[in-house]
Amino acid sequence: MATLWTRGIQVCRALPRLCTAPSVQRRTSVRLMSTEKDNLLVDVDSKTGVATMQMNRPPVNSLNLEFLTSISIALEKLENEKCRGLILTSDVPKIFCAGLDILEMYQPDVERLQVFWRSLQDVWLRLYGSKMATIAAINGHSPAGGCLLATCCDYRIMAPNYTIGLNETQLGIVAPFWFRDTMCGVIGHRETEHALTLGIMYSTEEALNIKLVDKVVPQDKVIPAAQEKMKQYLKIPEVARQLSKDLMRRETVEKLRLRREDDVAAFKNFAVRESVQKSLGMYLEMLKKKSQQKK
Ligand SMILES: CC/C=C\C/C=C\CCCC/C=C/C(=O)SCCNC(=O)CCNC(=O)[C@H](O)C(C)(C)COP(=O)(O)OP(=O)(O)OC[C@H]1O[C@@H](n2cnc3c(N)ncnc32)[C@H](O)[C@@H]1OP(=O)(O)O
Repeated sequence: MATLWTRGIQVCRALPRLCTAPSVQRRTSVRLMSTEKDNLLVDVDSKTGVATMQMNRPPVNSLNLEFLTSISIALEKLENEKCRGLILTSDVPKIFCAGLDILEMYQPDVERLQVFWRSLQDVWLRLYGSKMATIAAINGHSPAGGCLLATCCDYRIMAPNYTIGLNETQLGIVAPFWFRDTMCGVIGHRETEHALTLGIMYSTEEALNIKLVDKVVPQDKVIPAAQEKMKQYLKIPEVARQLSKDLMRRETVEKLRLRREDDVAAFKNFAVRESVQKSLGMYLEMLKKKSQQKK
């Protein structure tokens, strides 16, 4: 097992220039580092060309601007390095990813809010449009943006007793069209409409029933099962596999590519609404209360 070491990712607060290009040192092992501690751990198996990306931003792997930027840069590097497969998983116990960091959207700096949204678009374009075979090893809860990351992948394996879904409406916000399209591609129009309007969080077992996830295995088998499934993808002639994936996804990818700035504007205008801010504030308060009750 070789590890990719990517050093020197500097995420600047200064906008709009977010980061300098990370310098990659090819060694026996290379690790992707981010400024916010080691919040993204990427190992590449040099024999198979399969990368394992572990999200590690405690407590819940929420996606803030810096974290999204790290993920985006890592995906770009893996693609450039011609990695063949990617297993996306979490290093935080019981949480795959809690979705977008709500603090980015609550009482936001409007300039940063837009850069934040572009960075999420970047991650989506890179992950959904990846040439790599991608498998989500969902070893924890996966609401909203976490579900988006999982549904961007080609295949999903999940551990029991967690939840997954696009719960945006429960926060008083709306999943944009490319979240919808991604989910539609996995579970179809009717189930997506049902899921989005009600903001349903599915249990692992329910997710399997509606085929939101492909396979359920015990917690300690999630990554081994992903590695096993990856072998099947890698047996397929590379170009045929990549072109088939492209055939299925290109229109959806192009739709966002063509509308990126309109989408940023729609997000910004929506997020700054008083009613939306009120809903986000109440939701944050509810999360805080729940968290304090546990302590
Ligand atoms: C017209 C339309 C045009 C454009 C679009 C418009 C709108 C925008 C759409 C945006 C799409 C949004 C996508 C999203 O991803 S929104 C985020 C949704 N996420 C959630 O609802 C998850 C909330 N969290 C949870 O349910 C639980 O935390 C979770 C993940 C099940 C874990 O539970 P547990 O282990 O018990 O941990 P705690 O709840 O105690 O949480 C610990 C700690 O983390 C804080 N926290 C949790 N989630 C988030 C988050 N997403 N962002 C920020 N902070 C989070 C929580 O408050 C606790 O903090 P504390 O300081 O109190 O310890």
